[in-house]
Formats: sequence, structure tokens, C-alpha cells
Amino acid sequence: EPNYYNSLLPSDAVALLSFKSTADLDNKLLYSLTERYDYCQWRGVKCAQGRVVRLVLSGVGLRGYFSSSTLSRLDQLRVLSLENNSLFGPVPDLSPLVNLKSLFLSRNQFSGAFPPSILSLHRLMILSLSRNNFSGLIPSGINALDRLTSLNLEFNRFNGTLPSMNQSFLTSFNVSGNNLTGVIPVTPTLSRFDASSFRSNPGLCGEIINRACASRSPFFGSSTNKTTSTNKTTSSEAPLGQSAQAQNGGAVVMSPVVTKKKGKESGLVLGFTAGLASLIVLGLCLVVFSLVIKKRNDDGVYEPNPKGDTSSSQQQHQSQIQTPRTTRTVPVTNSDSASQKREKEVQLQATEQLQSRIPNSGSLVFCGESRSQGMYTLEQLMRASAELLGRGSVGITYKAVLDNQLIVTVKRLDATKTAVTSEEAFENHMEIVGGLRHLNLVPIRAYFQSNGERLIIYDYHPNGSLFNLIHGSRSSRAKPLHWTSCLKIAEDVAQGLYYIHQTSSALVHGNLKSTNILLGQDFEACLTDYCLSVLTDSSSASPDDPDSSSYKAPEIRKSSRRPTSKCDVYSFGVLIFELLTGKNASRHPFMAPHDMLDWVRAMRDEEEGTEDNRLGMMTETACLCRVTSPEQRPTMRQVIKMIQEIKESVMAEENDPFR
Ligand SMILES: Nc1ncnc2c1ncn2[C@@H]1O[C@H](COP(=O)(O)OP(=O)(O)OP(=O)(O)O)[C@@H](O)[C@H]1O
Repeated sequence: EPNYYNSLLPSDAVALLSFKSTADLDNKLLYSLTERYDYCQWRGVKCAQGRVVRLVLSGVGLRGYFSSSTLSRLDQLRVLSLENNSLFGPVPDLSPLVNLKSLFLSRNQFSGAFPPSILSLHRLMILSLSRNNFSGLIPSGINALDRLTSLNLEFNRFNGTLPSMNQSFLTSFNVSGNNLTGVIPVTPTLSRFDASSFRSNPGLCGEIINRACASRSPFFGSSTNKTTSTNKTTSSEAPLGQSAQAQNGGAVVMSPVVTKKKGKESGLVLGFTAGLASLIVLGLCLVVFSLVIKKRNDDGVYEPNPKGDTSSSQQQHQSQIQTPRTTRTVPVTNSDSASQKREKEVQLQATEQLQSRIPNSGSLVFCGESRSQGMYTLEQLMRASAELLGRGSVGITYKAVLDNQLIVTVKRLDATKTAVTSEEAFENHMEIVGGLRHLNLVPIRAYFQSNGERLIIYDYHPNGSLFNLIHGSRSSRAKPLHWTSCLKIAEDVAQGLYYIHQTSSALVHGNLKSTNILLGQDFEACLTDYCLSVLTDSSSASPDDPDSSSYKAPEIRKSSRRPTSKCDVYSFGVLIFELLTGKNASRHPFMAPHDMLDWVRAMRDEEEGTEDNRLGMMTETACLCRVTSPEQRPTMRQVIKMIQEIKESVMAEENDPFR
């Protein structure tokens, strides 16, 4: 009876144990309770009057995610440090930690937006989120933390402009190595810091770092080159429609500021950097924005759900609907922060789009269960704020936030690469592929084609890709995943592939790799980008990225042959090695199975011993999938059987009382 059990334990002990249950998958913390106040002696814990006031778990080897309603119950906590571990996923609501003064979360793999609940921790003096995968804007609400003395946000993926920080006591500040753009506000607080606090943000400019902004266009010329020369990608937002229109030869020409993808980091974004924002906003915003509001009111296009439809498929998207940001419709005032202005700038551009009307010679075709009720229109999609996630082999992928706050992923196929596929063939293919539904596939919600422009719309997956999970932001120091996670992910992927193969012998994934495996709500692995390679010109050059190319089966690597299901099996073998070792595909050797096992063990830093049996079985499966001759590779059905046998043998070992 969990309630009875919990009521016997002091609540702080319950909080610590429940935190450990998801954040310490490798069982590094030996927390056990025999005496009532034992937990005050646990590693990293310091109590005052029986309540936890400090929890310092820096570099103790935590791996897992930080669940909600765990540590947030430690309402007497003054110091929380989880630095230098392998925690991933978003940071949960910390608002109950009203006494928190120092929060150290740096050097993990946390992702998602800047945790909004932190903004309510009014006593906070030290905040360190550096070296994670946080993305999105640095909220202007950060000024509410007026006691901050130290703020470290370096080496994340924050984008947008820097808010006008005005904390009087701030003496340590670093936002280096993000994707921030625009002018650094010259406030007394920010003026205290020199360029080293802002470096490696190619889009930042202004007096403080002695870099001019005004003459640089974010869309043309030198800034592009500057950006592409860095490993990091930059990010801003722009209406998706602009790029589509540019391709169609429309009036608005905006070449996306895009870097060639490197290190698989989420990419550059179209559109708006605050350099442009400050120019246009200052000059035009007041006048034009009032027109925007008028226009919006006139035609009602900003209604959250224009069709008034609350269909089941709309509900299925609920998890991806963000809380509406009220700033979106408020006119600019002098007191608005830079980020609000920037957001409005995005809207402004969207409205220009609306006024110039994109050529509307086609409409979105919804797939599967969404077919009967279109949840949004092409126009709404074109007005969305878009962020570039990356450039892939068949096109460019965007995250798009619609007016109604629905977030989708839009893949814009490269017209030159898919030109070989006729409109009819594309439609027929998408009718089949768009109907695929499986727990381990990212569903295709809709597609579009007109005048060579082709879009495919998927659900957005905020937990990122398997590539990010394995390699994090620190590829050089990445640790391989825990054994059980490897097995679970391998099984999920195998199930997804098997589902595709058994649907039709003509269907294959064709592009399996760790960037094309996304993590779902429960961290289940979901395949994306499936069945698209068939639409492209198979004679086009093979990918120049050595990792992508290592995933390709040898028989198709340097030929124009189409991938077969056996090519997927080969890629699956490569994936298992990447999972087990944390090493990128291009760094996997080819050796006999027993030598491969030695290599896997060495990469995992594991001694010969307990895990050998399971590692051995898994390595053998991977080797079988990766044999050169396609005929000798197993089918995905056989692979699933192998994985199930491994699971059974693991369970048998775990139930053995003598082990
Ligand atoms: N539905 C989605 N939700 C969240 N992120 C996504 C989604 N689809 C793709 N991504 C991410 O966007 C990035 C770009 O994807 P894209 O498919 O364009 O490139 P790729 O996977 O690296 O290459 P390829 O086109 O060869 O598959 C990848 O990092 C991918 O993980």
C-alpha cells in the first residue's frame, strides 16, 4: 500500500527516494532507510532540524531524469546541486522550493526551455544551467530574480535576444556558446561584463562586445559566412512561409541562414535576428503593428481554433500545445523587453505574409485519423513561427508554432532531389506512408504539394533525438547508455522497423540513424523520416556526412540501388553498436564478433564479468545484422526474436538468487 508506506516515512526521505528512482538509474546512491532520520546522513544531504537544507550531488554519476514532485517537496532546501551528472529531459516545476538560494544544474543533458518555475524562486542568488541542451529564449522575466549574484547559462542552445538584465548584485555572468542574436542591451548590469561573458554567439552585436550591428543583414552577406564558419548553429524565428515563398520565386526573398549541419546540433533558424528586429521594430513597429492588430481583428485569423473543431485528433495533439503567450497580441510599448519586441517582429512579418498571400494552389492533405478534420490550414502553417531544426538528406526540417500554439514539425522536401517523383506518385506514396500508425513511429499528420513545393507535417517531439541522448552536447565525453536503456531502445526501434516491413514488402525505412529516432513522451523510441528515400533521385550523391554514410549498407553506399528491408537491418546493426558504445557510426570497427565484443566492452569501460552474457548476445545480434551480404542478414522479425531472447536471459539472471 504505497500511501500507508509513505505515511510512515518522513516526507523528505520520500522526496529523496522518489528523486533517486528516476534520476539514478545506475544506482550510484546507496540510499536506504532503517532509522527515522537516516536520510540526513545520506550522501550529499545536510539537514537542519530534521529537514533537508542542502543537497549536493555533484559528479556522483547520476543518470536518468529529474521527475516532478520529487525534490520540489524539499521546501526547506537552500542549496541544490546536481552538477556534472548525466541527467536528461526537462527540469520539472521547482516553484515549491521557495527557500532556494543556489541552484546548480550545469554539466548535464537537461533539455527543453529555460525552466519557467525558476523565475518564481525569489531568493535565488546563484543560478547555473551551463553546459546542457536548454533551448529557446532567455526569458525577460529573469529580472524578477533580483537577488542574483551569479548567472551561468553558457554552452546551451538559447536563442533570441538577451533580455535587458538589471540585477544590481550580479557579479558573475556568462552566456557564451549559445545562439543568441541581436544587440546586447546596454544596461548598467550588463555593462559590467566584458566580451568573454558573451563570446561564441555569432549573432550578438553591440557596444558591450564592440561589434557593430546596424550594417549587418542577418539574411544576406557576411553574417552568413561568419555563422557558417562556426560549429554551433544559430537560431531565430521566422514565418515558415517566407522560405517557401522564396523558393517559389515570391516577392519576399529570405535565404535561410543555415549552417551545414555539424555535430547534429539542432540548427540554424530562418529569419529574424534581433539586429533586424531592432531596426524595424524601432522604426515601424508602432505604426504597422496597430495595422496588424486591426487586420487580425478584421478577419479573425488569430482565433485559436478557426474551425471550432475539437476533434479527437486535435486532442491527440494536446500534449504539444504550449500555454498561449499573451504577449503575442499586445502592441509594442517602450517598456517591452527586447525578446517581446522580437516576438512581435515575427508576428509582423507573418502578417506581411498574410497580406501578400502565398500562392494558394494546393491545400494540406491530412492523413490517418486526422483525415476528416483538417486541424489547421496551409495559411496557418505559413504564418507559423518557424525554427530550423536541421538540414537532412531529403530536405529541411522546421519546428513550427502555429497561431493556436500547436507545435508541429514540417519537413520541406528539396525540390531538386524529389523532382524525379511525379505529383501523382508522391500523392500515392504519401497516402500509404501517411497512414502508418505505430507506437514506435512518429505519425505523419499531413502533407502538401504544389508547384514543386512539398511539405510533410509530423508531430513535434520535444524530448529530442536518440543522437542527442547518446552524445549529448559533449560528444567527446559522452558515456554509453545504461544496458537496460540500450535494450529497450533497440526493441522499440526493431518493432517500428518490423511494422514498416510487414505493412508492405515495398516499404522500407531507408534512412535509419540515431538522428531519425526521436524520444516520445515516455522516452519510447519513435522512428521518423521513414519511407522517404524512395522519393529522391537514387543516383544523387551519397551523404557527405561520414556517420550517415556508415549507416548505409555496403550494397547501396556507392550505387544507385534502392534500399531494401535488408538495408534497414544493416543500419539497425550499426545503431546497436552506437547505443552500446556511445561512439558515432563512422568510428565503429569491423572485426570478428569476439573482437567486437572486446571493443564494446572497452568502450563501455566494463570489465569482463556479469554483463558479458547480455553484451555478448547483443553484440552478436549487431554483428549478424551488419554482415556484408544482405542475404545473410536476419529479417526484423528474427531480430525481434533475438532481442526477446536476450530479455529473457537477463530476467533469468536477475531472478537467480545465487548471483
Ligand atoms: N518530429 C520531430 N520532432 C523533433 N525533432 C525532430 C523531428 N523530426 C526531426 N527532428 C530533428 O530535426 C533535425 C533535422 O532532421 P532532418 O531529418 O532534417 O535531418 P537528419 O535526420 O539529420 O538527416 P536525414 O534527412 O538524412 O534524416 C534532427 O536532429 C532531428 O532529430
